[in-house]
Amino acid sequence: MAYHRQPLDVLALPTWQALQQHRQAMQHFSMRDAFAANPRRFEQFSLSSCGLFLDYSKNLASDQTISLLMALAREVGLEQSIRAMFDGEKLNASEGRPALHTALRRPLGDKVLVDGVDVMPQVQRVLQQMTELVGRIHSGLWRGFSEKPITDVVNIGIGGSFLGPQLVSEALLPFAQRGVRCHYLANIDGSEFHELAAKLQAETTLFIVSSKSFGTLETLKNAQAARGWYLAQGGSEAELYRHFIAVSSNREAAVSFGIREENIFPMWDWVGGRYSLWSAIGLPIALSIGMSNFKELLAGAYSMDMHFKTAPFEQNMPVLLALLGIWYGNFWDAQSQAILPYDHYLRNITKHLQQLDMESNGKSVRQDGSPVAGATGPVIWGGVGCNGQHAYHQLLHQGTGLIPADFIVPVVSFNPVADHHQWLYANCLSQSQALMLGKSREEAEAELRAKGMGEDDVQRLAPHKVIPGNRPSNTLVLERISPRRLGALVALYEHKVFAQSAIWGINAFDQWGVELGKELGKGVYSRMVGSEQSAAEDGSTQGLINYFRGRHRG
Ligand SMILES: O=P(O)(O)OC[C@H]1O[C@](O)(CO)[C@@H](O)[C@@H]1O
Repeated sequence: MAYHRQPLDVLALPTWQALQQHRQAMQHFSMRDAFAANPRRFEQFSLSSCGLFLDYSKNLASDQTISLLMALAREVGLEQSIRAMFDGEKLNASEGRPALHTALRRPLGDKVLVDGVDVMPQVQRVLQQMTELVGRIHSGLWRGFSEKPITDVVNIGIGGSFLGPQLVSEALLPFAQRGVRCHYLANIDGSEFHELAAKLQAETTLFIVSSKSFGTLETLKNAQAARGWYLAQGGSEAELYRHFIAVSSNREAAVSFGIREENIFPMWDWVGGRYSLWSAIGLPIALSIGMSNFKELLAGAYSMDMHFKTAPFEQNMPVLLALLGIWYGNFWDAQSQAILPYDHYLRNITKHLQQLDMESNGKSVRQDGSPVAGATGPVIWGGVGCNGQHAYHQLLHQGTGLIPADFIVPVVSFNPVADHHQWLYANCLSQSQALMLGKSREEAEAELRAKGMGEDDVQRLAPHKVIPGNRPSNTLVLERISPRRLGALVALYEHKVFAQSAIWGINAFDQWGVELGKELGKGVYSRMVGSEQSAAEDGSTQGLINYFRGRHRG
C-alpha cells in the first residue's frame, strides 16, 4: 500500500502562522545580546548524542523560536512520519516503495517486513557475502589473472553509487587495512579514465561495477572502457571474473555484462541510491577499512537511528537541524546552506550532502502531486576550511543573502603537525564567531582611527569594513573521526533531510527531475554523431550540436 497520508497544508497551520508572526518579532533579535543576557545560552542550546556534540546557540533563535518550531513538528505529525519510515511504510509513494536504509544497520535478530517478508535475513546474507570477499582480498586468496593479489580497487559508479562510498572510505583512511587502495571512476570523461588507468596495473586491479539499476549510462560506459583496458593490458575473457564484480539490484543486466552470478552483490528497491552506502554499495569502504570497522560504521548510524526515533524533539539532533533549516528557508528566505568541514578527511562530506539533500528535497510538489506552497530544499554548497575562508567566506560575511552554515570539526587530529590542529580548530570557531559578531560601523571607525588614519580616510573605508554579523551557524564537534562517529554523522543528515521532507509533505526518496536530461541526452547524442537527421527542437541546442560536428567533421 502506498503512503497515504494527505500532506497537510502546512502554511495554513496555526503554528506556521504563529511562526510568521514570531519572525516579525525576531527582526531585531541580536545573537550578541542574547548571549549577553543569558550566560547559559550555550548549555541550553547544545546537546550531545551518538559521539557528536551539536552547538546550535549561534542561531537567530530564542526559547520561543525553538518551542514554536517543536510545536510545528508535532502539529504536522512528524513523530508518526518517523515511525512510518522505520516501519517500512511506502513513503516513496511515486515509486510505490518504502525507504528502508535504516534496516541495513539494524542488529542481528531484528525483523523488518516489506510486503510481509522479513528482509533482515537478506541483509545479513549480503553482509556475509561482503565479509567473505573482503577476507579473500585482504588475505591474498583472491588473485588476479597473473596470480598476484589485488592491490587496487576501482569503484565504477556515480551519484549514490559513488559519493557515499568515496566520502567514507576517504574519511576513514586512518583505519585502512592491508594496503588495498580505493579509486573512483564516476564521470563519463575520457580524461578521468585515462588519468586513473595510468596509475593501475590490470593484473592487480579489481573493478566493482556499482549500479543499483545497472542501467546508468556513465557507469556502463566506464565499465565497458575498463573491460577494454583490462583486455588490452593482458587480461583474458576467461579470467574476467577475477577482475570484475558488481553491486546491483539488476542481476540480469550484470550477468549479461559478463559478471559471474556469485560475484554479484544484491541490493534492493527499498534502498535509495543516496542512502545506499550502508549496503553492498559500501564494498569499497569495507575493502579499505575491513568488515569490523564497516560494522562499526553501521553501529554508529544505528545509534543515530535510535536517537532520531526515541529522543524527545527538544533533544533530537536531526529534528533540531531540520527545524532550524525550515526556520531559515521558509521564514528568513535563506536559499542555501553551507556545509563547512574543518578536516581534510571529511573534505567530501559537502558533495555527499549535496546529493543527499538536493536530490531528496529539491521538489516542487507534495506527495499527492499538489504544488508546495513555500520553499523546500536549499542549495547545499561549501567545502573544507580554511580553504573556503580564502575564497567564498567573503560572501558569507558580507554578501547580501543570509546563508546558514554548519561547521563540522573534530577535536583530535590523526596527524598532529606542530600546532596545525590548534590553528585549524581556532579558525573554525573564529569563523562562526565572526559570522555572529560582525563588526559595527563604530567598531570599524574606531579600528581605523586607532591605526592613525585621518578622518576622511576613516569615513571612506569604514563602510567597506562593516560586517553585519548576526549570521547563523551550527557547530558539530566530534571527539575524533571514527567509523562509529562518522556513521552517526551521515545518518544525522539523512534524518534531517527526511524530517524536513515530512514537514513539507514531499517525497524525499524519488528523483524524477533527473530523468528528462537523460532522455534528451539520447537525442542530442544521435544528432551529434549523425544518426538522427531531424534538427533539435530549439536553435540553441542545434547550434551547439553544429559547433561540435564542425570540429569533428572528417
Ligand atoms: O546506482 P545507479 O542505478 O547507477 O544510479 C546512480 C545515481 O543515479 C541517480 O539515479 C540519478 O540519476 C541517483 O539517484 C543514483 O544515486
